[in-house]
Amino acid sequence: MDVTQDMNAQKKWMQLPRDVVVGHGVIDDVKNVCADLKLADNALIVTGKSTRKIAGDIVHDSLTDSGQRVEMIVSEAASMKEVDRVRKQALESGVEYLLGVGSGKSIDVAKLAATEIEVPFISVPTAASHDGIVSSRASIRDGNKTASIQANAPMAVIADTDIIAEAPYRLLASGCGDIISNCTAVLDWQLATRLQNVPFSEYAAALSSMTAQILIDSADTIKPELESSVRMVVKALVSSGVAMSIAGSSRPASGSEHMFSHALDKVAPVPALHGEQCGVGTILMMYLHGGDWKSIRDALQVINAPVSAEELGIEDKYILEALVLSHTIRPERYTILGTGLTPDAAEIVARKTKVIS
Ligand SMILES: NC(=O)C1=CN([C@@H]2O[C@H](COP(=O)(O)OP(=O)(O)OC[C@H]3O[C@@H](n4cnc5c(N)ncnc54)[C@H](O)[C@@H]3O)[C@@H](O)[C@H]2O)C=CC1
Ligand SMILES: O=C(CO)COP(=O)(O)O
Ligand SMILES: [Zn+2]
Repeated sequence: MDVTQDMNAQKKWMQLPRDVVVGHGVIDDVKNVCADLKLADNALIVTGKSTRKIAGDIVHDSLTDSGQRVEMIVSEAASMKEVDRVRKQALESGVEYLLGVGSGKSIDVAKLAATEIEVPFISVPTAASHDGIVSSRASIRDGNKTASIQANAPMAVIADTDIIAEAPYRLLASGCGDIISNCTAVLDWQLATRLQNVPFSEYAAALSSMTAQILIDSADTIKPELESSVRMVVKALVSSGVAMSIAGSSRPASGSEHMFSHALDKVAPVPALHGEQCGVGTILMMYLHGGDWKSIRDALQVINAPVSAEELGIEDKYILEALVLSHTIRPERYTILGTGLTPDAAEIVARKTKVIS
């Protein structure tokens, strides 16, 4: 390797949000954040049908009152078709920036559309259901496949704890499952580094593990309708997002437990929430790692997040099918699943961890 190649190998480009505003009533700060980012006019808000009433209209009116031209588009599905629709409207109107106001789907659609037309994107989550509210990844369905696509990180994240505390508690508990899943994601990453010398970031891994551990240690403080709980979870989601930005991939926050969740999304007739499935996946994968799966299960139970097939609302047979399928989801990402579980091994791990009974 010559010197130039060696220097290029060392190059690191991390994209992080510039403004992260978390707290009671901070939805009213959207206009201030825009002023800080010098986004003065011509916004497009992507929101959901119900989240429009919860937050979309507030953001629209507040930006309009501050003298901006603002358009709004209601989008219910995180699909390529929706990304195209948003991109088209944004280009026709010559918008300066996009805002995703709502849950995971609205944020992903706005994030990817903004990336494609190279304009800034602001994330205004109404729920803390997973770390996609902060990260540079967008999960988008194309036909019958869902792809996790690299996008630009939000320029700003504005998380109003008052609004998020009013969201169904299930969404917050799901966010906790997504954070706790960092435990096995990092173990998988370390394993892949030892076996395959994949690029590894000590800083990203340490931040990701520490974030999960803080939440596990504070599990008994996570309660419905408490803004302090929301604040704790949002801060953890921000940390997870930062860990992914440092790594330049979702490795610190997505390992075998996420592959299990992605597999469930494929096989279950009605999948549960992303973070709920990842939480149960973490119990299963921690067992395979020979780690302390019981403390993962305990923490999820204290939070009141699902720990079994029954609590996920998914039949046992789909859990077993997903377990056997998991290693095929992202073959380039080596994990504890190795070349896969046999059906009888899948049944043993699911029974031993009480995921099925
Ligand atoms: N970009 C990424 O890295 C990631 C993206 N995803 C994607 O995100 C999507 C799932 O996101 P979720 O937020 O879990 O679900 P979701 O976007 O389907 O929203 C769940 C429900 O919560 C409702 N909701 C949201 N805020 C509310 C509030 N304040 N009050 C009342 N109801 C409220 C929504 O209207 C919706 O019906 C999927 O498309 C998934 O693939 C999942 C994980 C990571
Ligand atoms: O959900 C994520 C991290 O929590 C993103 O991971 P994926 O790369 O598996 O979509
Ligand atoms: Zn996740």
